[in-house]
Order: sequence, then C-alpha cells, then structure tokens
Amino acid sequence: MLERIKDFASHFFVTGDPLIYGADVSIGLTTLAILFVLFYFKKWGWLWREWLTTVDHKKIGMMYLIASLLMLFRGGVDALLMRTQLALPNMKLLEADHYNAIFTTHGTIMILFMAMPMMFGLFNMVVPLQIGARDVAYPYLNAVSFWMFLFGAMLFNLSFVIGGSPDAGWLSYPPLSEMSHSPGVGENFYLWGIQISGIGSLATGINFIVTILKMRAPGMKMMKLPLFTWSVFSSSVIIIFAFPILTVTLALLFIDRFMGAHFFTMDGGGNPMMYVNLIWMWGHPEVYIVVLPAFGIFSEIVSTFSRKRIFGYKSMVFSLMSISVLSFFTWVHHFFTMGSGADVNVAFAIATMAIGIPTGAKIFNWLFTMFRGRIRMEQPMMWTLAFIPCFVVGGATGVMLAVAPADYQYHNSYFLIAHFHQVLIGGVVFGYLAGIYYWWPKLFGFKLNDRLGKYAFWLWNIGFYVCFMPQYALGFMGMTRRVYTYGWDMGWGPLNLVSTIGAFLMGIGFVFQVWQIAYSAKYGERDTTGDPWNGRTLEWSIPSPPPVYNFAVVPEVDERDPFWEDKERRDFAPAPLVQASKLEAIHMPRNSGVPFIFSAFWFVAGFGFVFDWVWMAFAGLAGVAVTLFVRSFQYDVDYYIPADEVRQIETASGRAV
Ligand code: HEA
Ligand code: HEM
Ligand SMILES: [Cu+2]
Repeated sequence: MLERIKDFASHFFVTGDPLIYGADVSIGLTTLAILFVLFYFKKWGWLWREWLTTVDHKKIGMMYLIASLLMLFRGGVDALLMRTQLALPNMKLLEADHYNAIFTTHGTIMILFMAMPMMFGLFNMVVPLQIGARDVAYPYLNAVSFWMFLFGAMLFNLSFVIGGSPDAGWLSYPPLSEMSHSPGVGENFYLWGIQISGIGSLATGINFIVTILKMRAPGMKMMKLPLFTWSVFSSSVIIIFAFPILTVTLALLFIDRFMGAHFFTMDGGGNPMMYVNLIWMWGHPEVYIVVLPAFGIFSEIVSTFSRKRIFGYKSMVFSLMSISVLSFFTWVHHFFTMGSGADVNVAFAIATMAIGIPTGAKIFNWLFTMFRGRIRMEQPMMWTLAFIPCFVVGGATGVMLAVAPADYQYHNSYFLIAHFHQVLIGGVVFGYLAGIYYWWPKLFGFKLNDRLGKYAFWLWNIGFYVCFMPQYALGFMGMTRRVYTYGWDMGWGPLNLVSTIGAFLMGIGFVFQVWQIAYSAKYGERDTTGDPWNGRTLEWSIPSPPPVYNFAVVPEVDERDPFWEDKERRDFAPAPLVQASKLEAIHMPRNSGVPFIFSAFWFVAGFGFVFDWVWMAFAGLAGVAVTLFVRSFQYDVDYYIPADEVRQIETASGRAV
C-alpha cells in the first residue's frame, strides 16, 4: 500500500515545471473555494435536487453550455501559451515537451470538450422547443449522456494535475502513442477521457434522431421542420455512424497499450496505417458533425433577421443530408502523402471537392434570403454576417488542400493550421456564439448587453484575421505545424509576432463576453414577451424562460415557420388567451440520481485503468454494473403535474384566463 501511495504521490511531481505547479495550486484553491461556498450556504441539497439529478432538457442544455465555456477558457489559455512561445524566435517560455502536451490538449479539448458540448447544449436548449415537444425522447438517457461527457472531460483534464498530459497530438497516431514511445499515463488519460465522453455523444446522437422522428407536434411533417432541427438531425446521423468507429479504434489502441497487443505496431504483424485510416474515418466526419448545426443556426438567424422565409428550404435540407453522406467518403485527404497511390488520392480528392457544392448552395441561399430583406443588425445577425466571408475563404483553402499533388506542399504546414482554424472559428465558434446570443433570452429570460457584445464581436473578428491570415503565408514560407520554436535566420519572426497579437485580441474578446454575461444577468433587458426577435418558429410562442413542461397545450402545425404564420394571420395582434379550465395534467419524466452515480463509477474505472490499478478499475466497473441493476428495478420513473398547477403557472405568466 505504501508503495502505491508513493507511486501516486510521485505523479504530482513529474515535470518540475513552475507553470504546472502554479496551475495546480490555483486549481486546488478554486476547488476548495467552491466546496466552501456550497457548505457555507448549505447549497448541497439544492445542487443535487435541481441540477445533479435533473432530466429536464433545458437544464441539461445549460450545464453543457457552462461546461463548454469553461473548456473554451482552458483551450484558449493553451492557445495563448503556444502563441506566446511562438511570438519571437528562440523563445524560452515552454520546453519542447511541454509544447507537445499543450497542442495536444488544446486540439482535443477544443474539438471534443468545447465544440461538442456547446453543440449538445444548443441541441438540448432548442430542439424540443422548436418541435413542440415537452422533452427529448429519452430524458433519462439524456442525463446519462451529459454526465458521461462531464466525467470524461474531467478525467481528461485531470491529466494536467496528476500524472502528466498526453502529448502525441489530438489524434494520437501510433507508434508515438504506443507504450514503447509514450510510456507515461498521459495517453491513458486521453484514451479513457474520450472513450467515456464518446459513449455519451453516441447516446445523444441516438436520442436526438428518435426525438426528431417521434416527438414532433402533430402536423409537423419532416419537410416542415425548422432548419436548425434538420441540421441537428443530419449531424446526429453522422454521430451514430462515426462514433462507434472512434470507440473501436481507441479500444484497440488501449489493448495495445494495456495488454501488449500489436494492432498498430509493425512488430507482431500490426499496422499503424490501419489506425490512421480508422481515426480519420471518425475524424473527418467529426468536423462536419460540429459544423452542420452551425449551418442550421445561421439559417434560423438569417431568416428571422431578414424577416423573410429562408430561400431554397428544400435545397437546404438536401445539402445538409448530402454533406452528411459525403463526409464519410473523404477521409484519405488527411494523408494524401502517406503512400495511397495516385488513383486512390484522386478518388478522395474529387469526393472532397464535391462537398464544396452543397456547401456553396447553402451560402448562396443565405445570401438570397438576405437579398431585399429588411435586415436588423442585432448581435446574432452580426456573427452570421461575419461568418460568411470567413467560412468561404476557409472553405476555399480547404479545396486547395484537396488538390492531392498540391497537398504534398501544404500538408502539415501552417497553411493547414490556418485552414482549419478558419473553418472551426469562422464556422463553428461564430455559429455557436450566434446561436447563444439568439436563444439566450429564451432560456435565461434576458438579452445579452449590446455594447459589450459589440466590443467582443470586433475583438474576435479583427483578432481572427490578424492571427490566422499571416499563417497562410508562414505555411508557404516553410513553417511546419507542431514546432515549438525557430531561429532568427528562418525569417518567420515578424509574421508570427503579428499572429500572436491577433490571438490576444481574441482572448480579450472572450473576456468581454464573460463580462457581458455577468453584466447582463444584472442589468440586461428582460424578455417579458417570450418573442424578443419577432421569431418564426415554435420556441418563441412560449414564455422566456419556458415552464418545465414547455407547452401547456401541444401546438398543431400546418406549415413552415408556424409561429410567424400564426402572427400574420392575426395581424400581429396579441395571441388569444387559453381557457384555464381546458388545461390538463401533464405527464413528465422524474428526476434521477442514477445517471450521475453511474457516470461517476465510469470515472473511477477510467482512473483505475489510467494508472494500471486493476483493483480500482474493476471496482469502478462493478459500480457501473450495480447502478445498472438498481436502475432496472426502478419503476417509478414519471409523474403528472396536476392540472391546477399548470393553470396556476399559465395564469401567472398571463397566458391563460
Ligand atoms: C469545421 C471544420 C472543418 C470544415 C467545415 C472543413 C471543410 C473542408 N476541409 Fe478541412 N480540416 C479541418 C476542419 C474542417 N475542414 C481540420 C480540423 C483539419 C486538420 C486536422 C489535422 O490534421 O489535425 C482539416 C484538414 C483538411 C485537409 C487535409 C490537409 C492536410 O492534412 O494536408 C483537407 C484536404 O483536402 C481539407 C479539405 C477541406 C474541404 C475541401 C472542406 C470543404 O467542406 C469546404 C467547403 C466550403 C467551401 C468550398 C466554401 C463555400 C463554397 C462556395 C462559395 C462555392 C464555390 C466554391 C467552390 C466550388 C470551390 N481539410
Ligand atoms: C483563440 C483562438 C485559437 C488560437 C490562437 C489557436 C492556436 C493554435 C495553435 C498555436 C496551435 C498549434 C499549432 C502547432 O504548433 O501545430 C493550434 C492547434 C490546434 N487547434 Fe487551435 N487555436 C485557437 C482556437 C481553436 C479552436 C476554437 C479549435 C477547435 C474548435 C482549435 C482546434 C485546434 C486543433 C484541432 C489543433 C491541432 C492540434 C494538434 O496538432 O494536435 N483551435 N491552435
Ligand atoms: Cu477532412
């Protein structure tokens, strides 16, 4: 036992880097402060009843949002550390090893623990409201998904405090990620953190497909769905086909590492190229998983703020679905240079370029929607307008990369780094931010302050171009990705300095947004109407924030943009009130603590596997089994909100008499 404790303690002192000690101490102090507040104000019961056991899609959505903003902060600090190190030649801020760890955690966190949960947050906050449902199809599974994500993310982040971070890149190619080259525990944290949260993502994909197919309000045919909901559907379709590949790939790598198998090592008959193929069969679709919902958000916003129906609805749906199919046929473009041969490369190059066609169709549809519209420049619309040119340039450089012979030149250079940040920031981050600004008043009941938002907007936008445009040039000048420093003689100094300045501008933009949220919570304009933007879809027909059951009476739908059509029919006069006596009791899912405990046991099991403590891993797995067993005997999983209570809530919000 003593040996074990010593072994464990040694993990705290692996690197001897003052930066890490500093961060460890501040994490420790913050944790203590949070615990102190919870004890002091006796908030444990509240936390457990209202949040940890909730199955309400709105609350789960908010928790995803908070977690993803924290992860954006961590990923952003990583980014600024790297940019500071690269600002000048021969900088001494980070060691080579430390730099490797930072780009690995930055990339992994930004895609898997920032973009994915922010996206799931938006799915949860919006989809049931848009389709006139009272929750998702499987509210309990939804809670399982969230806690699996959160515990997976915590496990991954824990690597920073105990044991050392993974450092083999965000996709962890073997042989570098094999035991022979990465004997530390960092890779194990990577494998288990992603594995646990990945199961949650898969379950979310299934949940939303069923929700969209089965929970729509009467009359809402598939071709009448709001486009955001369509984009969630297309993204979920990719999830259910792509995430199982990830799960299997990481499991095989774990078996290599844990049991000395040879799936991906040359000795013993394995093949690292197999890993590269498998991981990109998930990795490429993954980038469309995160960008399609952003496209859906832009469609809603463009139409609302141009006060017009979306141009080309059917082609929008068709392009979403064709991108989700095409996204499975392009993965080889990530390794054109790894010897597939000219014929294979050509096939994948053409498939890759083909994605430009449906994407282009969407861009033109947005432009045509705005054409002759009465455009209102509110915050969501500003981010949408900023997205269009940014994404077109980022997409066009993607098409340049897709030219296989030319990719021999661009591959793994800063040209590539600039391409993917341009589509990820200009597309995904701008899109989700637009969505957050748009739906914030619905969920929280107040608007986010305009003035602070505009500062943030301009800082992000100017910062973006200042940061990433020079990187295209640096790529041509021969600067490769994943280098931790360079000499004066390379001539890369000035452009790198400019790039770093841009990165800090974006960082300041983020600070403004945090301030904006805090400020608006106190002083923000309250939304008393439920329809702050003159919206078109069902979520705007109910109060902000919506009552637990969302819709007191499930709406009947007969056309697209149902709420808008309804408003037009009554010439924008106030909606007629419901007769309180007609309101009925509402059937709802009951809260449960099992998803939290179940996922916590996965965390314990993952932690055990990370340190090779088999006793702990099996204890965790036993806990998982026991919670499943207990759950299977819980029959009391739902309840009715009495009609009287529904009447009370609806009369109080002025919707019923
Ligand atoms: C949200 C994320 C996202 C998105 C949307 C895209 C979109 C695209 N990407 Fe990108 N890509 C990444 C994220 C993304 N990518 C990441 C993270 C990597 C690197 C991973 C790593 O190595 O670590 C990468 C790497 C990458 C490579 C590998 C290069 C290399 O390693 O050497 C290639 C090569 O083909 C490529 C191509 C494309 C193409 C053709 C598109 C297309 O979908 C773009 C389509 C859009 C347009 C074309 C613009 C709009 C269209 C019009 C206005 C119509 C008219 C235009 C034409 C017909 C050309 N990407
Ligand atoms: C604030 C803006 C950002 C800055 C300044 C930034 C900066 C960087 C830097 C310096 C690198 C390492 C380059 C290298 O040495 O190879 C990098 C890599 C990466 N970034 Fe970002 N980034 C930002 C935002 C994002 C976002 C929002 C995402 C995803 C949604 C993202 C995803 C990635 C990925 C996947 C990698 C590759 C990691 C790897 O090579 O393993 N970044 N970024
Ligand atoms: Cu790709």
